[in-house]
This record gives sequence, structure tokens and C-alpha cells, in this order.
Amino acid sequence: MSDCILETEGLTKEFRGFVAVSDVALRVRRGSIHGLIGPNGAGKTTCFNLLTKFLQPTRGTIRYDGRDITSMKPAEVARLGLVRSFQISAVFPHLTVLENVRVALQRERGGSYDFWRSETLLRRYDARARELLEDVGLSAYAGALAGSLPYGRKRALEIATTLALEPVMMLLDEPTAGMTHEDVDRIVTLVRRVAQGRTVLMVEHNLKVVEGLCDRITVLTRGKVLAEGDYATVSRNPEVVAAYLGSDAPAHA
Ligand SMILES: Nc1ncnc2c1ncn2[C@@H]1O[C@H](COP(=O)(O)OP(=O)(O)OP(=O)(O)O)[C@@H](O)[C@H]1O
Repeated sequence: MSDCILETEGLTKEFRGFVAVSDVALRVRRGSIHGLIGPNGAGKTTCFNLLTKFLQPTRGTIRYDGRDITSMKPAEVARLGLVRSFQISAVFPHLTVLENVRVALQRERGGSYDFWRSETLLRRYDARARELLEDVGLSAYAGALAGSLPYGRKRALEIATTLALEPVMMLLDEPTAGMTHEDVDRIVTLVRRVAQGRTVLMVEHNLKVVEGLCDRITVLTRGKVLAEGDYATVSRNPEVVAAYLGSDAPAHA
């Protein structure tokens, strides 16, 4: 088994001649929490969408767990355990928190969406759903309508519905975006917990979060990899400092 669970070679995405991601060679170590950072417009989201197969690359390859997944569909890579959080924007607001996780579990097991017809069947998923809610600190909210949850708790619910898919590797897109300090701390603890026994790749703007969570960081700027290493190394890199200072992103620093 290779040390690397996800690797890209020459990954490139052009939009009508504009190169948003350029020749990126990414190596994500198995079992690590890997951060993808960079100033506004650096290509993080595009890169993320390429890795999760929401975008098809113009050139280059993506290998996951020894397989070439470059031309696979998002659902196929999800079945291989490479799961993007928040891809199930199906946090159904009018269902309870528990019901949301049950639906995700049912989906994972290939069930139909006729969940309202089969209350008995769904009860089987209850135990596992409650475990997942416990994992993300939402047990007390099990009976609440998902739509009524505060924002930070909704993100925790999204992580629970992602965990229902039994990911080997989780891809998180700005898990702390738009959160209060208190919610940020809670999500950091949660990501650390759910990362145990898994690999996590996250795009994150909040550098404090990156510093606290990530074992390894790739810095993108203008679509290219500018630096790679642990936080101490990349944050001292003069080119990285210049890229951040040169951007309109002091809020990210
Ligand atoms: N569908 C698209 N069509 C054309 N240009 C695009 C498209 N998507 C992204 N871009 C361009 O590619 C570049 C990289 O964008 P991307 O959203 O990946 O950056 P980012 O690092 O995620 O930025 P931010 O931190 O602001 O979210 C930007 O210049 C953006 O305008």
C-alpha cells in the first residue's frame, strides 16, 4: 500500500484559455490532514472540484488509492471512499436531525427514497444514526428540525451525513467559512476527531485553523503550487508571505 492516497500529475484546468489550475502535482499522505491554501483566486476551489470530479481536467491525471480516477464520476469515486463533504447539500430542512442522518445511511446502503413508506426499515438505521450524531456532538439536537439549527451545527450535521457514507478520505471545502469563533473551535475539534483513521484534504481560508489541524499544506497561487510542507515551513517561506501580502486577503492571514 502506497504512502500516498491521492496524487495528481500535471493537473490542469483551463476555462476558455484562462489557466485556473496549472500543472499541479499534489501528494496527499495516507492518514494525514492536508490543507490547500492560497490567496483569493489561487485556484483552490477549482482544484477541489477537479479532485472531487465535479470538474473534468483539461490535462493531467488523478490517482486515488492506486487507481486512476481521472475520468470517473463523483458518485463512482464516492463509492471508492473518496467523499466530498457538503456534496449532500441534502440537509433536508424539514426533516429532523436524526432523520437526515438516517436518509444518508439509507442512501449509502443503496435504499430508495421512499423512506416515508418504510418507517420500520428506517428504524434499523436509528442506532447507527445516533452514533454518528454522538460523534459530531449533535445528540441533543436529534429531534430538532435541521432547518432550525444554528449555522455551525448545520455544518456538523453535514459532516455526520458525510460520515454515513463511510469515507476513507474526506474532502472538506472551507469547513469553518462564515462561522463564529466558538463554532470554529467546535468544528476544529470535530475535524480532528473524524480524521482519525482517515485522510482529510481541506480547503481553508482561516490560517489559524490550518495551523492547528493540518500536518501538511500545499500553497497555491495563480493556479500553481508555490510551496508545500508543514505550517511552520510554509508560513516562513518569503514567497508565500509575499503572495498573501500581495493579495487583498489580510483577513485570511
Ligand atoms: N467556471 C469558470 N469559468 C471561468 N473562470 C473561472 C471559473 N471558475 C474559476 N475561474 C477562475 O479561476 C481562478 C481560480 O478560481 P478559484 O475559485 O478556483 O480560486 P480560489 O483559490 O478558490 O479563490 P477564493 O479563495 O476566492 O475562493 C479565478 O481567476 C476564477 O475567476
